[in-house]
Amino acid sequence: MLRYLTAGESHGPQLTAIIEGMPSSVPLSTESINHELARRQQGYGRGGRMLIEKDTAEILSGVRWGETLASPVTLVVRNRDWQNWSEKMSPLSEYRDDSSAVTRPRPGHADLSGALKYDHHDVRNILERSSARETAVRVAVGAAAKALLQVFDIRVGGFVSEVGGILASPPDLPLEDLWALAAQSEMFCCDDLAEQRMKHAIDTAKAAGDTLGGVVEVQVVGLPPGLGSYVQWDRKLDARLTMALMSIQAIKGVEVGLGFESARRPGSQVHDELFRDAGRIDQGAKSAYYRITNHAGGIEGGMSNGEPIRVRAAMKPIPTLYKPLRSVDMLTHEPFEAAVERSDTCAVPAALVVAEAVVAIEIANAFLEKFGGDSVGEIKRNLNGYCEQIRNA
Ligand SMILES: Cc1cc2nc3c(=O)[nH]c(=O)nc-3n(C[C@H](O)[C@H](O)[C@H](O)COP(=O)(O)O)c2cc1C
Ligand SMILES: C=C(O[C@@H]1CC(C(=O)O)=C[C@@H](OP(=O)(O)O)[C@H]1O)C(=O)O
Repeated sequence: MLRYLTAGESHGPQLTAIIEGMPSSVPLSTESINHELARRQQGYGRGGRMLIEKDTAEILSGVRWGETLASPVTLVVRNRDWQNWSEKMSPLSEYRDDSSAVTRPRPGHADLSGALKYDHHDVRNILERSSARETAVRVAVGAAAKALLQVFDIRVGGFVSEVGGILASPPDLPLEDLWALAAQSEMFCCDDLAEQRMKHAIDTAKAAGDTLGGVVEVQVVGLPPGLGSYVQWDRKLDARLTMALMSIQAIKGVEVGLGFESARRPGSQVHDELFRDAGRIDQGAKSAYYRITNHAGGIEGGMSNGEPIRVRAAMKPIPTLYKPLRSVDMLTHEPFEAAVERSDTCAVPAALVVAEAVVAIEIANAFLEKFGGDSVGEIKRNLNGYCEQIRNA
C-alpha cells in the first residue's frame, strides 16, 4: 500500500512529503518530478505568487542512483517566498507580533471555521496550511506514482474541459494524442477556439475583480481489469478516486464517466455493451473483452474494467476576489469588505495537474494492493500471472 503525508505552510520554508510503500527499483529522478512541478505552475490566470516561485524538488531519502530503495521517499519543495516571510512565519517566540494578526476571515476559505475550530485569533494560523500551495508537493508525490505506473505501461493524463462556462471540444483522437495537444496549450484544453475564449473570459473576470472556476478531466490508460473491489465500501475504486479528487482545494464535484449525465439518459444509452476478440491479446491488450463505448469511465462495480478511466472534477472560482466580499472582523465584530493584495484569477490548468497527481497516487495504491510486491520484479511476476489467468477467460 502506498501512503503519504505532506507538511508545510504556504509561506514557511518548505513543503515536505514522505511516501511509504514505494517498491524497490522504480526509476525516479528530480527531472521527472520537476517536469510535473513546472506544468502545475503553468496556465493563464495565475497571480503574482507564481512569478516568485520556480518549483523544484529535492529527493532527500528513499532513492539511490536513480532508483527507489523501498524505504520511505522524502520529497521537498522549497518556498522562495519564505525569505519575505521568515519573521512572520518564524517558529521562534521572540518574533511574535500580535499587531500583525489577521482577524478578517475571507469568505470561501477555511479561515473562519478553522479559527473557531482551532481556537486561533490570528487567521494566518489557518490560511497558511489550508492554502493550495500544498498541492505543489502533492504533485511531486504524484510524479513518483506516475513513475511507478510508467514501469507497467500505465499512463495518466488529462485536459481542461471547461472554464467559466466555456466548454472545450477536444478533437476525436486517442487520449495520449490529446494529452500531447494539451501540453502545447496554455489552458491545457485541446481546442484553440475555446482556449481563446477562455483567456478572454479570464481577462474580463480579472478586470471586473472577479474569478473563474472550471472542469478538468483526468484519464488513465493501460490498466488491467480488477483494481479496487465491490466487496467493501472503502475498497471501491470510484469512491477512492472521488475522495482523492475532492481533497484538492476548491474542488466541489466529481463525475466518473458520464456522471450526472447518466441520470438523464435511459439505460440503453448508458450501459456499455460487451464484446470479445481473442486477437486483442496478441496486440498487447490485457483482456480479450472490450466495449465500443466507455460511458462507465472505465469503472464498474468499484473495479477497473479494462477501459480507460475517465473522471472529471469541478473547481469553484477562486474565493479571494479583488471585488471585495463582505465579512466580519473577528476582533471588533464589525462588518468589513475584504481587501486583497494578490491572488489567482483562475487556476483550473494547475488544478488539472494536481488532479492527475492524486489520481496517479490512488491508482498506484490500488495497483500495489492487487499486484503488491516489494520490488518491481516481483510486481511484474504477479501482474504477468494475473494476465495469464484472465487471458482465456
Ligand atoms: C492550484 C490552486 C490555486 C489556488 N489559488 C488560489 C488563490 O490564489 N487565491 C485563493 O483565494 N484561492 C486559491 N485556491 C483555492 C483555495 O485554496 C480553496 O478554495 C480554499 O483553500 C478553500 O477550500 P475549499 O474551496 O476546498 O473549501 C487555489 C486552489 C488551487 C487548487
Ligand atoms: C502558492 C500557490 O498557490 C497559492 C494558493 C492560494 C490559496 O489561497 O490557496 C493563494 C495564493 O498564494 P499567496 O497568498 O501567497 O499569493 C496562490 O498563489 C501555488 O499554487 O503554488
